[in-house]
Amino acid sequence: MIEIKDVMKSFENKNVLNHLNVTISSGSIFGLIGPNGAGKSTLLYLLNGISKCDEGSILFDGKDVYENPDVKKDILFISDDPYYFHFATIDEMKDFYLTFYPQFNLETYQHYVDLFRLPQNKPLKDYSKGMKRQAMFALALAIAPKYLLLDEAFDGLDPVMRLAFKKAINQIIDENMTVIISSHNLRELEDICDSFGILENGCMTTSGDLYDIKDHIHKIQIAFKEELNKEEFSHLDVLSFHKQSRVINMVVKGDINEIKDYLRMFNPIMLEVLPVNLEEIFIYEMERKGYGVYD
Ligand SMILES: Nc1ncnc2c1ncn2[C@@H]1O[C@H](COP(=O)(O)OP(=O)(O)OP(=O)(O)O)[C@@H](O)[C@H]1O
Repeated sequence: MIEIKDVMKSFENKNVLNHLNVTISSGSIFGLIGPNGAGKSTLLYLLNGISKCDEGSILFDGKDVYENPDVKKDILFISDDPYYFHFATIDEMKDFYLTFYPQFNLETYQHYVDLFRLPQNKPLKDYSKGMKRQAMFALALAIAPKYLLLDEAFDGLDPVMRLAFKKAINQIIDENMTVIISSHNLRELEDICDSFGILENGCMTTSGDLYDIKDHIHKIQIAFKEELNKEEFSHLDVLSFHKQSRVINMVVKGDINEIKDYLRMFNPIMLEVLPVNLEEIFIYEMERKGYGVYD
């Protein structure tokens, strides 16, 4: 279990993380999302024990991660700009990681090197961006660390490789492995994550089990005989509201049966509930906060 407790981090007097509290259960694949500059990479660097919280703590199974080799040996972090020795080949990187991770599985390594068709004698600096990612994934899958942290995980990967990577993660994940993935590609994240958190203004504004949250946010299309305004629905937790004459499209948080009961009091002539996806949840949450430009 990872516990992020009341974490503060600022740069140049600007609070990037502000009393951040999140718990991530063991065995979960947690999607870390948020607008540009929200602090996702900053949080991943803190989780990796590279940088230090100004206040608060980050505990892995109860132990503080910062400069703690006992905890850090169980963590593998793939940043959005993976680091390699300048002239190293993937095999040389494999030898390097072998010394740090005794559980390194050579068979798994070779399987993914072959699957991704990675040239083993070419320096990694001469790989394409996507190939560099694949190389890191081959190494990560062979290590199967207890905690895998991925920044902008799908960046640079073609659709076939994304699928291969998602399949591979699903194959190796168990209750002893926890994965945190930051990405702006929410459709990809939705396929792979079982929980997620939206980082915004230094805090986690929405977090938890993906299915529970999806079960609690509803896209509703409703039509009435006469025109109704948003104010009529002030009893509901409305995230988004768009009206076209007598037809209203709204996104509402809460128990769907209670929402429907409430809406039926207005005698709708049509009421339909549609599922929401992670991308929509993110957009609606941001829309409510006035982030970005919307119609
Ligand atoms: N070393 C640093 N020095 C000064 N400011 C920093 C430093 N690292 C991060 N920041 C600032 O912290 C904020 C959060 O940056 P961060 O890279 O964590 O965001 P992010 O959510 O990963 O963004 P993106 O989605 O755009 O990659 C930004 O305003 C950034 O400029």
